[in-house]
Amino acid sequence: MMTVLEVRNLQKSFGTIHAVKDISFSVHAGEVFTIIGPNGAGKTTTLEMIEGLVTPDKGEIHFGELNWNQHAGTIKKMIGVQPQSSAMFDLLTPEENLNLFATFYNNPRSTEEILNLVNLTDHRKNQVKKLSGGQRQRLAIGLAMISDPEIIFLDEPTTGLDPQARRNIWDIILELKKLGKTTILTTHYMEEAEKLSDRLCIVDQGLVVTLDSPSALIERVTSEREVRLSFLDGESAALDAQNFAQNLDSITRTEREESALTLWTIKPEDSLYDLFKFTKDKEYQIEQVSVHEMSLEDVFISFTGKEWRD
Ligand SMILES: Nc1ncnc2c1ncn2[C@@H]1O[C@H](COP(=O)(O)OP(=O)(O)OP(=O)(O)O)[C@@H](O)[C@H]1O
Repeated sequence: MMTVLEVRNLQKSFGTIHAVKDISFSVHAGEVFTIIGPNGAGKTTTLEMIEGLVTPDKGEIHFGELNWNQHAGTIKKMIGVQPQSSAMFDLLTPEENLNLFATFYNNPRSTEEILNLVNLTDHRKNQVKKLSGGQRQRLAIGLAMISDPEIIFLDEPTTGLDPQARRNIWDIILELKKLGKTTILTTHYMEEAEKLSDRLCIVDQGLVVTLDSPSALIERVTSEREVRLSFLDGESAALDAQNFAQNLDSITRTEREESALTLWTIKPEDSLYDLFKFTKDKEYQIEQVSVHEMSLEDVFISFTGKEWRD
């Protein structure tokens, strides 16, 4: 696996605020790497140091063999940064904005191709000020892509968007991955991080809490799954099934409330197979069954002892 970016012991204070206390990680070529954390965790400051916009107090940033002190020009050509929406020209159209940004670079991608990538072909001739929040955000990603960079930085590209607009942005990020680009993303939406990231780095109060793939993080916190069953035959059937389940090796614990039974299992497939066989033999009717996957929110709570809030 090729490392395209390595960040070591980054620190940044603003007066008495330690925005970034000690952050280290490396990013692999072609991955979606997500920095996630609550408000004020230091995500934007970290990103801005990597992008060369903010000078770190301490620490190192390496793009392969390159660093900001000696190779700023080369690094600028390698990276694409999604501008804040204020950096776009409101009275121009998406097409005109892209054409303009394209003139800043030697080998830009074509405006046509970018409009298509960010799904704005139909709105190419509308003034930016008339676009929706989601469309503007897609244009911002397009502007980051126009120079055809290897590494793309997206700082909270979906904040404030409605669910459909957020999903449209997710599609673009997955498209970038197909193009072989490396994407470094910040978000405070756990669901988004879980869906998009190859690896994610949870930060809190300027420190890395943990870093791994979403599934490995979830796995690390718990190997259990929660299975819920409810019975049409009422409480006695649920009690009977509970007694049966308690004796299965795969089940770690059970809880019952009237005709609803909750089981925690380390092997959901085995447990469900055994349970369905049991209920079929007994001719019990199951009303509902669901398997609850542990989420990244459970991971955050487990590592920090704090509740997760978007
Ligand atoms: N230029 C600045 N001057 C003073 N304080 C700053 C500056 N930039 C950031 N901070 C402070 O540093 C801390 C970290 O901010 P940062 O924007 O990096 O967090 P974040 O994780 O991106 O949060 P959010 O999700 O709210 O954007 C916050 O307490 C913030 O108020």
